[in-house]
Amino acid sequence: MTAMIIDGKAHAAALRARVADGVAGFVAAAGRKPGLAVVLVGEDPASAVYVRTKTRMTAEAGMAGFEHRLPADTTSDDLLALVDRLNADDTVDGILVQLPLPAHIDERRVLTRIDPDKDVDGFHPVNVGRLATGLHGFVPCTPLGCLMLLRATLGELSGLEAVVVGRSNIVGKPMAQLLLQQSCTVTVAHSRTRDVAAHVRRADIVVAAVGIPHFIKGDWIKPGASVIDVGINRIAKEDGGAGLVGDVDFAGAAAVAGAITPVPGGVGPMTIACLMRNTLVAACRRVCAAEPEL
Ligand SMILES: Nc1nc(=O)c2c([nH]1)NC[C@@H]1CN(c3ccc(C(=O)N[C@@H](CCC(=O)O)C(=O)O)cc3)C=[N+]21
Ligand SMILES: [Mg+2]
Repeated sequence: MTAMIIDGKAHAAALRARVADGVAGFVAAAGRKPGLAVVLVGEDPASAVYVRTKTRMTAEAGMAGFEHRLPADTTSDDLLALVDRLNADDTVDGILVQLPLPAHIDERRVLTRIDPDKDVDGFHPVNVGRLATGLHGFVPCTPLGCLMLLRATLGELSGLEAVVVGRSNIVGKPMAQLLLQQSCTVTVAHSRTRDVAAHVRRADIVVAAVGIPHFIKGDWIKPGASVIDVGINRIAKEDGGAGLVGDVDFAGAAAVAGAITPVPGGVGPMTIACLMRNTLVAACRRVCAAEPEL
């Protein structure tokens, strides 16, 4: 058996096109563009690349992008003051503070300062609580993108066994909430789980978000299962260059899975497309306009 490769790049392009249509409608109704502010502190080269991609795609979707680059020695108070200004700025519908922040900045304090209704990352505790209780809020972009890929691949998820490997606030926990909302039977495995392989072997859906290259082995995968690989691990290749690999042994898993996301070209592009989606939704909610189906 050879798995169907889930084309995250194509799904993301289709979502961005739907968002661009919704943006055009918003502009016609509201007389302004939805606005996304992205804040980058310091010069981590990988973060700088993501921020540039986000800004480019914001413009391509017809939205206004506001990039704020602050030096690595920015104080917590300066960053909080910027967040306050963005919260108060009516042209800003979505705010994203790029993580990780430098060690001297209190990340929790910054994330909880963002107006929950502009929190397009869905990291604010208010949005975490909304997701857990089934209220309308903002869902973190990476798990939302994973769910969209699963729905496009499998349709109805009700009753399926899902194993999420990883329990981070950014991916594992919200992913488990989303799958539960879809009536999956959800297991969250993590670094203290005694036999991760045994849990993965039962799963119809595997979401791998551990941050360890090729942690999930091909012979753990149940034949026909759907495998979503959230890992983005930069590793040195034999030729001296840098390669990007996921948390799943792709070749091994693709031989038994029903469907699998590649790295790159799987979850990553969906993350950014979902950020565009959340920004449009935030703008629509802020002007009390009808919310588009995305
Ligand atoms: N507040 C905040 N929100 C985030 O959503 C956030 C963040 N901080 N910090 C960093 C991580 C990482 N992240 C990615 C987004 C897209 C790709 C992506 O498009 N990846 C491409 C490959 C890119 C490459 O080649 O490096 C792919 O998987 O095909 C990857 C990673 C968002 N993050
Ligand atoms: Mg990601």
